[in-house]
Amino acid sequence: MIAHASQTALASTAAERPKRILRNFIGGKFIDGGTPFDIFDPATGSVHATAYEADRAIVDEAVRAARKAVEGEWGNMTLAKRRALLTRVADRIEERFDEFLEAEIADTGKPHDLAHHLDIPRGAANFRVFADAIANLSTETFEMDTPDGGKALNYAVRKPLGVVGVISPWNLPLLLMTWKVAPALACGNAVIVKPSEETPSTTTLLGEVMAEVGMPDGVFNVIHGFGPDSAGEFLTSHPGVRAITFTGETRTGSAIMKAAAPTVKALSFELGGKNAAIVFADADMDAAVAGLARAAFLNTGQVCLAPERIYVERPVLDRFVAGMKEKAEALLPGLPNDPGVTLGPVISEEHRGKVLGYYQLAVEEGATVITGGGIPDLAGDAAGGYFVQPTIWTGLPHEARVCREEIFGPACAIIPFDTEEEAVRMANDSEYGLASSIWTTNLSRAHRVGKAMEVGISWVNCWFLRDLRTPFGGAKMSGVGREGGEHSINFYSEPTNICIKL
Ligand SMILES: NC(=O)C1=CN([C@@H]2O[C@H](COP(=O)(O)OP(=O)(O)OC[C@H]3O[C@@H](n4cnc5c(N)ncnc54)[C@H](O)[C@@H]3O)[C@@H](O)[C@H]2O)C=CC1
Ligand SMILES: O=C(O)/C=C/C=C(\O)C(=O)O
Repeated sequence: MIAHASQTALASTAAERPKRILRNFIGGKFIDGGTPFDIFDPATGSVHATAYEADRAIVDEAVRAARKAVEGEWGNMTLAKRRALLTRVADRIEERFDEFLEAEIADTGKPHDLAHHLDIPRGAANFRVFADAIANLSTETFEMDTPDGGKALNYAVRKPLGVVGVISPWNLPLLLMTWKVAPALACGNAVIVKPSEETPSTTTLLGEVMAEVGMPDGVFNVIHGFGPDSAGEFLTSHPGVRAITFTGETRTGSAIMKAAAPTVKALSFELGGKNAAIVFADADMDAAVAGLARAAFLNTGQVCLAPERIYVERPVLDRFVAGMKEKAEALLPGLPNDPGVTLGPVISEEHRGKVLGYYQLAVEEGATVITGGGIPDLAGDAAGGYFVQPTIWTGLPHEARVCREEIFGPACAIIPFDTEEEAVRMANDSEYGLASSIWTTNLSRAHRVGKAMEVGISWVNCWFLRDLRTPFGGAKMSGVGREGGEHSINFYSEPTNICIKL
């Protein structure tokens, strides 16, 4: 196979904008091979890149390269040197900030300001946080009495798992991929990343960064492609891969679990949600409106933590609905780099069809459409983009499908309640359990309701406030396990207990 130093080599094409070429990155090099497929810019609907789908032989090669890294220089590297390399990756993401920004925006169409303040900085922060986390860990020690009246000492040593498969989604591509890659590398594993087929650019760019900072060959590998019968499935079923970490849809998690079962891999899943927010009448109403409008519409609602069901205590319902309507209508859809744009497209034509299907269903289920419900009227290049209007419904019964199924778009149903017990019961009445957001000025209630939520993370008077040391993941069908701080380290490593007879 031919190796390339850079993935940013540009194809000569007839289009006015040169296309980015995204090759598979294996053993420290971009390699030829694979079947080309188009990557679309969702803000315009045009093709902006070509990626190469990895076949089974390419995935095998990636696993061999990763294994070699774990058994070689990387596996024997001092912790200090490993940490220095991770820090250097963070530095280099910051030095190449504009390139990461441009690549993320091209793949997702998200507003420049959002990618600038959230996605790219978190990409760098993930490496810094886990370079630190790995330095400050202890393991357990137990002294025991032995049957002969003597003593034995038990202590655990932490070891990497080996080769870890990372399957990442399209909504926060760099952020969510590095959230898994950084702790996996901090623990001394080698990774093979299969980014979403819709957003492969920043992962590929990270391959360049890994080579630039001197990461040993094979520590970080990228394979492109799809899920079933493609790179995703070849990776999740591969006997040489010891663990799979995945963020995405619950049904996909289930398929991955099946594929991983015959080789009994460790699994960490962050899956779908149908998150509830609860607004009590004693809440700071301006803060609740501002906080939940941001929560419902940030990233065009394509955040797994976004509240799609908002329960509001009846006396403040009208005021809350009016406030949310005003915020939704103040959002400006358009091209990512146009001044003042605050709402991007959804990721694909197919996903827009899904979101619009729910807009239609809401009406059939009896919703009053407070605002939105369709496609915004946009001119110029944005007319070809996959935009939808931010949408708010009232009048839907809590049991409606629109209130139970994950939409993953800029839409929420607002439902009144009369008692705390009723609000908690409705919020918990879901097969999902990822996140909740509770708004109240009553401290006792904040603690009580925060704890009563059947979720992985319960925010009070805030949303998506992230301390990267804390446990992060989902309850019920929203996930398996927790990542974050020590929880990530525990997943990406395994202890060997050593028992010494004294
Ligand atoms: N962060 C989240 O919670 C996300 C949730 N979603 C939800 O999922 C829905 C479908 O979106 P998709 O992009 O299709 O999400 P998905 O969950 O199918 O895809 C996420 C990743 O999994 C891979 N994948 C899919 N099937 C696989 C398989 N059988 N084996 C191995 N890898 C596989 C994909 O190639 C991609 O890299 C969305 O409409 C949204 O509701 C989508 C993306 C992110
Ligand atoms: O902050 C994080 O680590 C994750 C945020 C968002 C998601 O996990 C998601 O949208 O999938």
